Amino acid sequence: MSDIAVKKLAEIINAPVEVLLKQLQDAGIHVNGPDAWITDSQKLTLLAHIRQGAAPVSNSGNKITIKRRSTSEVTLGAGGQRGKTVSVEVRHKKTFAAGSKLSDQSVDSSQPPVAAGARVSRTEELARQLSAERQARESAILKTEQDRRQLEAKRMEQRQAQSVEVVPEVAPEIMIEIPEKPPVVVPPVVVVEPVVSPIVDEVVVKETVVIPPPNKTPIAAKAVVNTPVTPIAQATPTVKTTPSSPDVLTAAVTTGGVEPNDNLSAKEQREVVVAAAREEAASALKRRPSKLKPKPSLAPREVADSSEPEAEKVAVVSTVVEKYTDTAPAEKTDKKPVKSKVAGRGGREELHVPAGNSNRSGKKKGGGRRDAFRPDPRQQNSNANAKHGFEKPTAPVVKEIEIPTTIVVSDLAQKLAIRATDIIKAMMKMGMMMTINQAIDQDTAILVTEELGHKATPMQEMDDAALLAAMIGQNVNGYEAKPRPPVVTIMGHVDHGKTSLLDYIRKTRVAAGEAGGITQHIGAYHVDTDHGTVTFLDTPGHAAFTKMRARGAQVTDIIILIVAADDGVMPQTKEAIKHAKAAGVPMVVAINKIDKLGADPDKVLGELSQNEVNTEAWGGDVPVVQISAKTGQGIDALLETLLLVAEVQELTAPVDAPATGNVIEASIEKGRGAVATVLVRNGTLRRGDLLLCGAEYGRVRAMFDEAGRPVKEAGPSIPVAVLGLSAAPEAGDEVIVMTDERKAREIAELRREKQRDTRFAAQHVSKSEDFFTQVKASERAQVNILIKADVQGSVEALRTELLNLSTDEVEVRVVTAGVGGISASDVDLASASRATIIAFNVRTDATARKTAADNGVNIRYYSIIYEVIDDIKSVMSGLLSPEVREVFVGLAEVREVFRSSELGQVAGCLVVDGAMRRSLPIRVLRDNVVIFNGELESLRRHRDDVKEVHMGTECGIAVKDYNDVRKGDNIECYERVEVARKI
Ligand SMILES: Nc1nc2c(ncn2[C@@H]2O[C@H](COP(=O)(O)OP(=O)(O)OP(=O)(O)O)[C@@H](O)[C@H]2O)c(=O)[nH]1
Repeated sequence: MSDIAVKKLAEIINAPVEVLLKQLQDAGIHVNGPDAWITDSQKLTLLAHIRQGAAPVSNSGNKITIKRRSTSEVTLGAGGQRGKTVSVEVRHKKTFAAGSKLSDQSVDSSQPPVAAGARVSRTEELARQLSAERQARESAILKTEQDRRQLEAKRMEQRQAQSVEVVPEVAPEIMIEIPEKPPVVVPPVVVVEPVVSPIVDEVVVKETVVIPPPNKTPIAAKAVVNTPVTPIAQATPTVKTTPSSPDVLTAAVTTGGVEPNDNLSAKEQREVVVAAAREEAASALKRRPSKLKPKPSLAPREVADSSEPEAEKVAVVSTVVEKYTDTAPAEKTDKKPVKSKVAGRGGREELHVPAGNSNRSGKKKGGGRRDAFRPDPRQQNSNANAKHGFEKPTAPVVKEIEIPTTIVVSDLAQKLAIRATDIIKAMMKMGMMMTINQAIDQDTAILVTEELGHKATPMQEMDDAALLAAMIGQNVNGYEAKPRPPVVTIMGHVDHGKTSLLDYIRKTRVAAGEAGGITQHIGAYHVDTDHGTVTFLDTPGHAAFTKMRARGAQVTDIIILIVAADDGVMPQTKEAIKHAKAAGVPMVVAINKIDKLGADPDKVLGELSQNEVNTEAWGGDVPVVQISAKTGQGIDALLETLLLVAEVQELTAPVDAPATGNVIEASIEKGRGAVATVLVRNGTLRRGDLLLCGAEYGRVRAMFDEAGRPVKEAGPSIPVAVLGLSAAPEAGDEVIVMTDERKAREIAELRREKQRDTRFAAQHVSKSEDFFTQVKASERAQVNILIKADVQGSVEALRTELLNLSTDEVEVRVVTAGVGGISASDVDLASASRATIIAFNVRTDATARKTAADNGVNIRYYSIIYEVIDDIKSVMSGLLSPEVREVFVGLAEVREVFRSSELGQVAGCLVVDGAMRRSLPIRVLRDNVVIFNGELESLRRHRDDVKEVHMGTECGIAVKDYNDVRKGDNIECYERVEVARKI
């Protein structure tokens, strides 16, 4: 029993406060008012006063009802940790009958009745009952606390027992599910309402737990609760489960009533319980074998499906459930399939990871311990079906690769699936120093590959020629071949009249417009004559154009070998003969300039015969026509002969087929891009066709004939200028119309790659040349040149000619060469490589001019190749060291030899030639053999030192450091002169 306020006591005994205050005053108890507190002894005094005949306190007159309520807190500790605080409220209600009988509503009816008339006995009875109440309350509290402790201990045992067995079945699924599910709430409010005990009217044990939101849809918790609270009397708890708000799971277990603790506000109570829950969670976390492993006791519970990832959630739920639930192992088994299904949804099964691997990674899912001790049949099955498992090779993997002509080290490493450094190391062992980006040749690559334990075979590279033949065959096959015009190439020595002949035939005057009067690049002309259509290729006669002539021979049907009647067979004539024979092309000899006075056609025929050209005139099969390109004499006969030869050849080609042909010339023109002169060999080339030209490709954007007129199509043997290619192809490249752009691109790229590889390989070879050769080369002076020309043919010619100028002392280096005008980047390159730019029939744009002026780059403009060569020769000459020559000055004959004390030996001489000069070197000759090289010590005439003594004059000569001059010797005086050299 405890102190109580007056007004509270009045409320309990159901009497007005004023009456009670008066009775207290009557009983001698002084209180200050309704709020004053009275002690137990004062209550007893009051009772004694009443017993002595005071009026009853009840206003009803015949009974008194006393209600008491007390609240206390019980802290439930666990393992030395701070325990939870549980509020316990005890309520009392007593009714005393005013008459002969005392009525106690809540007291057991079996208690003996008290005589109504005996005040003393009633008072004593009241006192006794109050005392019993106190004891009962204390024992109830004690009992509650003992029960809690017992329950806690029991729960600990259960947890320890379950932690070993339950973990593997449940934990993995929980760990998988957690991060992927949206937060959902499992919000049961569990209320346990025991029946009120007769003596302890109401015992309220309230526990409020705030749980973070779980991540699953709400699941009705079917917690089977065996009440842990056993009050004095038997209590039968019931459980209510109520979903709460989405973010809070509140589990309140109320025993004996639902009223909150009056002493604490709702917020305070919640805070207390949350704190307790957190403590519990922390302690639970520490008890678990791994922080990442969820509590095994979650397994059998449906609440566990919420799969809280955090220890706090797990601990709280387990606290709630374990405290009041005897976890049934059977339930764990029942839940397993459900969880497994959920896990599958969770995504782990969607990963392409073998079950075995998944099993291994199950460590973080809490399954590690189970894995360690016993196999999981499910996982065993999964392992059997595993498809993606990696198995470490147990033996060295021997690869079989194909090696192309050249291969870069990094590419080889990739093919062998090893590190490039391993290849470099292997090559170092073989005595080769390589870097990752260097290209190595096929043989070396095969050696290295075999050294590394792999197998290598030379790659059967796609034969470009075979591929082309196949493609051309594809284009042509199935189309009817029709007669086509002959392609005629005119070849001959310089100035023998090639262009003049063509000029006459075309009735134009092309030759007059050519720079320097010579043809510098190939021209293709399609000419309709009275005798039929003929396509002429006009090739330059200069030696520099050998390559172009070679190409001309390959694309032509007939060669006209033009020989000037007044000049005869010359070097380029012989070269043309070789090309014609090599290409197997029939020749027609045109002996030109027969109008000239010195013309001697018979001499020409003889010379041709000497060069294995068997002319018809000399009994052979090569037709010969005597012409004059100037007067037109014999031209018709020549054309007739040409067509006759063509007829014999039966030249035919399919007309309707997709076109194939050759690039005769290519250039880059401002505003037009790449322009290629294409001679169609088969089929018809049309605008819009997809062309593959060597390493370039593109659609025909526009076509022009030789007169610059746009044309829509070009048939066999017709030359056209084509626009639309990606870049200027190489002169002589095969041209083929394709339908598959992707394939065209692929082939073009492959060819470019090949060109690049060849270039790299060439560079590597040049780098790997003998060290001494390199040193020697570096000692040579260099003339660096950057060539830009209007057409590819001129570029080639210039490059070849200039490179051929190199000598042992001066080397000509072509930094780069290309077609098109001179750009700023050309100037930059020339500046960086200290090169002189040779601009051949091209000009410089304003920016490039300014850049050149700023950087001091020398740009020289030419339109005649001879001038280029002469200029470069003079530049090279300037770099040559001057030649030192000896120039004879005079000769003196020794007539007598004297001895002088001052000078030693002195030779008395007569100057027989030139003059003797004191400052110049001399040689002493005996029988015309040089016996001494030196200089004069003195040159005297009549005892006087003189600088010079001329022929016919006597003089005395003392030779420095030489005393063996004899009578009859000759002394020669000479001078060293430096003479500039020329290339
Ligand atoms: N008298 C005479 N002169 C000729 C004849 N043919 C050419 N010429 C002259 O010879 C010179 C060279 O003629 P081209 O036609 O330019 O000789 P080319 O062989 O084409 O010379 P390149 O283009 O340098 O290879 C010119 O001045 C012509 O006028 C001819 O039949 N008679």
